[in-house]
Amino acid sequence: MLENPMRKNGKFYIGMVLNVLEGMLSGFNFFLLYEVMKMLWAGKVNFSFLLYSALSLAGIFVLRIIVYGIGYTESQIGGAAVSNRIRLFLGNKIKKIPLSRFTQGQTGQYINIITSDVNNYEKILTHTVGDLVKYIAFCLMMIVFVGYIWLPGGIILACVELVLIPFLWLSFRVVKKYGTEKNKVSAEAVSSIVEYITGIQTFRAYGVGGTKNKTVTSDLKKFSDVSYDYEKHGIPTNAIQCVFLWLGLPIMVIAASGPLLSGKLDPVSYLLICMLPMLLAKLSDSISRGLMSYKNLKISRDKIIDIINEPEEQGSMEPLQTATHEITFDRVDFSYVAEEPVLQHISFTVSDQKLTAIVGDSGSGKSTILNLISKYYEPTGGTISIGGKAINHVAAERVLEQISMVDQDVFLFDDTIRENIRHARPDATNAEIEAACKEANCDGFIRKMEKGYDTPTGENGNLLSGGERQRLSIARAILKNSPILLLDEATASLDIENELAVKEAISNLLKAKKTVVMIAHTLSIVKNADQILVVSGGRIAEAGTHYELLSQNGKYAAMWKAEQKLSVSRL
Ligand SMILES: Nc1ncnc2c1ncn2[C@@H]1O[C@H](COP(=O)(O)OP(=O)(O)OP(=O)(O)O)[C@@H](O)[C@H]1O
Repeated sequence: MLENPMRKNGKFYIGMVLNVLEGMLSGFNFFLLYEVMKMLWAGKVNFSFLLYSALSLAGIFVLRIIVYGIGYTESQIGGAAVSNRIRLFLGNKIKKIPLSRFTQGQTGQYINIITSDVNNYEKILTHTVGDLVKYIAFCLMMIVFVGYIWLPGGIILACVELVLIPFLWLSFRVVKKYGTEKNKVSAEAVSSIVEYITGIQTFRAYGVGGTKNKTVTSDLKKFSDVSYDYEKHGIPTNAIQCVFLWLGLPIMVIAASGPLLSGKLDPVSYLLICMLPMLLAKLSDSISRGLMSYKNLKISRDKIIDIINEPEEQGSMEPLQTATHEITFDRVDFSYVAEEPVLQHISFTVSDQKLTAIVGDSGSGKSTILNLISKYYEPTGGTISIGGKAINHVAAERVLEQISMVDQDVFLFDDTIRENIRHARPDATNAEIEAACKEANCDGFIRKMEKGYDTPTGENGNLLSGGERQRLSIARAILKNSPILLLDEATASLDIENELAVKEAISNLLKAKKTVVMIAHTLSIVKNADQILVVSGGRIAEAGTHYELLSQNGKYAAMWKAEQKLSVSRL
């Protein structure tokens, strides 16, 4: 069983014990001061007594500093170690969460939890809990001290402290309602900011930056509104609680006056026990705020626990070893959103080491087929097999080991070109990387760059053109050399030079004997495919070779004629 990442460590508990000790030492000062004041009042003070008292106070002070220093350091180190373990755990966990969970809204949640909520939880461990136990210990010492001087006084102070309970209960309700809402709205705001920043180029290009900016502004406004509501509903409870805590002072003045007048209490004791409720009220206020922020930060803790408990991708981690790599869809159904089927009862076979092309209207479900083969999503019905083995019980990681994917969205890390390609096969040598790049038609443009293969690609490859990025992704596929190749051909949006370079790279890629599934956006490229699947409305409308489909005179033939007409009219 995996270790619980939220588990606190020894350093954290040592830090807590030392915090309690520091609180008690602070309270101990009063016992000493009390003795000094009594001696002063009795006129028995002499130099050696004052020196002894001053040294004792200084000793307690030094001890407090030492305890504070060690306690602070231990709880900081202990708390930071726990949050570090949580961060590593979450980083690992994210890898195992099914990809279908990464919708845009969910992505904001994950970012919020991994960054802000983990920081908040770290704050609980390193500051909030430590301060709380220290204040509580100090507070208890003061009550004990007053009780030591005059027992009924101690009981009065303890009763005043009990007043905190109903107010804390009310405050916790506010925190639960508005704190949870605040956390949710914050995640939504993060989602829209992420979308705004990642899409900034597109927004600017289409002049919709202002509109999108309005969405972000509105989400941020929602956040500030809920923060305002949170404060607004918390203030009355806090204010009334404060009044009750301060009532300890007049109650004590009146209650202790009887014993003072009857001589049961001396004036020094009377003065001290009348002054301490003021300090206790301030301290109780800090405890109440500390408890509220603890409760608030616990929302972050619960969010982290939610991710820890998220179901992980299921499936065997046994390597997927099959003699052949034909891919079979047997009555496969799929929908991204319940009740909105995208693929319906699809059945087909992609033969081993043959090229199958998928064509069809936009939105007909072509990319979805590739997503299911890669196990980015699980079918809602039917079976997908590779080499005769059903993959529904095989871990996505194991299936993806057999697949290279070249699609329209090439993701590049903010690293050098060489390292970006090496991700396809981490143990590849530099010579192998360069050979793959030659095949993928990118060696030429890479060598022309100032630092060649060591040139940084910029964040998400934004220093490269679309065609260059596509060729790098083809180089990755060549380097990975896996038995299955999934290809989303998209050369239409490229300039003529890049289009030719990418097409040549693709034909080099197809030279090796592999099971290839290629989405084709132009039909001329699939004329020689071993099989063409025509997808329409989430079903396979037609299947066959180019000539078989032309002779059927159906959808494919119509698409072919339309494309031919278009290319003639362009001439
Ligand atoms: N992540 C998603 N969530 C919800 N619906 C989706 C998602 N991805 C795709 N769809 C929907 O599923 C349907 C099929 O999409 P798919 O991307 O498979 O089509 P396609 O044939 O590849 O289109 P294109 O040729 O334009 O890329 C479309 O209606 C699309 O809106």
